[in-house]
Amino acid sequence: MTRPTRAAAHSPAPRPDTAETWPAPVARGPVRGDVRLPGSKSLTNRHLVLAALADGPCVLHGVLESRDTALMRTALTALGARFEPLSDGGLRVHPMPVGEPLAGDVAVDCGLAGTVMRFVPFVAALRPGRVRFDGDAGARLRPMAPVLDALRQLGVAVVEEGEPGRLPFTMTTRADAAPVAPDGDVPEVAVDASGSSQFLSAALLAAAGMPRGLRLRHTGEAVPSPEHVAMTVGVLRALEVDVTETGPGAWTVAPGRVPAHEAAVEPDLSNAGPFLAAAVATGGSVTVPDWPTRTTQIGDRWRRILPQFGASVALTVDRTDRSRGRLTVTGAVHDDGTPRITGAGEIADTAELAPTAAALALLASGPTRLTGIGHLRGHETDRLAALTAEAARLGITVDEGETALGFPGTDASGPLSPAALETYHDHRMATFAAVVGLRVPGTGIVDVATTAKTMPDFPALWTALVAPGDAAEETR
Ligand SMILES: O=C(O)C1=C[C@@H](OP(=O)(O)O)[C@@H](O)[C@H](O)C1
Ligand SMILES: C=C(OP(=O)(O)O)C(=O)O
Repeated sequence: MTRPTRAAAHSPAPRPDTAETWPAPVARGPVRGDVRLPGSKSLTNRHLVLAALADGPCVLHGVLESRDTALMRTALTALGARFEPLSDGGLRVHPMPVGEPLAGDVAVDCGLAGTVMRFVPFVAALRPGRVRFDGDAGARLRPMAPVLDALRQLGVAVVEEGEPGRLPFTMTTRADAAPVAPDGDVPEVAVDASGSSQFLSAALLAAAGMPRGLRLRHTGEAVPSPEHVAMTVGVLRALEVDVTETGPGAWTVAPGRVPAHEAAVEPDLSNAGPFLAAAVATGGSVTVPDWPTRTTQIGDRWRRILPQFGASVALTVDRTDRSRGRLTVTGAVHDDGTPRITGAGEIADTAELAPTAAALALLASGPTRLTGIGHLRGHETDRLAALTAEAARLGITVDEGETALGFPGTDASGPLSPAALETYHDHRMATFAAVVGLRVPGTGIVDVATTAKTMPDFPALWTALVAPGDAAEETR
């Protein structure tokens, strides 16, 4: 059987007939305003999993409604959890019957969600039965081998239907498999998480439902996006799950179900990126309210990244609730008031923030190098190839290395030329294009609806912030 390859998936042409091209709003001057962001995808999907594993009903506030979180809810429903929307906007979660056999075979659609394809198989292993996993065409290209290896180490049978170590696959958990059997030693799993931090987060989250707990060890090179593992450990601990880091890359999760709880999801600080970048790109000023003063979200790094492009950043802590504040980013301007975006030099390990940083790097006057991002080749698309290809449409040659991207800066390359930018079913390629479009009239975004993966309201929120007159016209 012929399977799509990464190269084929990323070739810039042909364009899909069905995907419409959205004219990216152009900033007519400095962008100014407040943007209230929906909940974090990463925190929402962790909380949905942990509420589904709890020992009683839970209530979640601020959950994100998006494609990735809908897929997670559908998957957990198929595994026996129940979700009940509350009149105040909260979500009551009735947990799944952990340990009880499934009533019949289950099919899980992962879409293109890394959190679904990596987290849910471990959750499925908590109920004896058979579960098949598949997803979008692009999902079949994303690495899954460490998940499948780990399941096998736990005594779960896994049959791949296509390429080894990829979706689709079917897993069969017997009643005597380690994740469900109450007796025996503490199960041990070794995972090579050098391709994605999600392999570790997945095992840690489900361990909270394992009757004997789990010992987990990372083997292999450095874990990319370690912030996301810290987020997992942070959420588990906040919910009273006993997780101990027993050494570098090694954790023990003690047995014991997650207690029934109530929890609130923080706003999505990664998706704050394009909105804050709008201030940098236009010499304007953008504020995000409810910015958590202590957080495990990688998006908190915008506070350090954006000043590298010349912006200033201020977090004003709320006097009545010191756990949050208002984050304001103000872009630099030249003496004549036009935006001044300096090259950032080197920025390492930007992980999922890289596409937005790349948009600013294209608009900046001087050079920027994004390093330590090789694992982004296994994201929604090969983001290094995609960013290089879309920069080429804009007339800019990016220096694409295996794990880094080098941007020349407009002093060396000259200005960007408008183009209809491809998004490769990748929400962050769409928001990348939106940031570029602020300063390059004529930029189009093919399939802007792909932002629904983590932010269905992106086109409306973006238009309201950067071209408020147009937003008013649209609603008239
Ligand atoms: O656990 C999570 O919620 C995530 C982990 C990261 O994955 P990788 O470690 O594969 O980069 C991140 O990029 C992704 O957007 C979300
Ligand atoms: C890599 C990402 O998503 P996923 O959770 O699908 O891995 C992302 O949102 O940038």
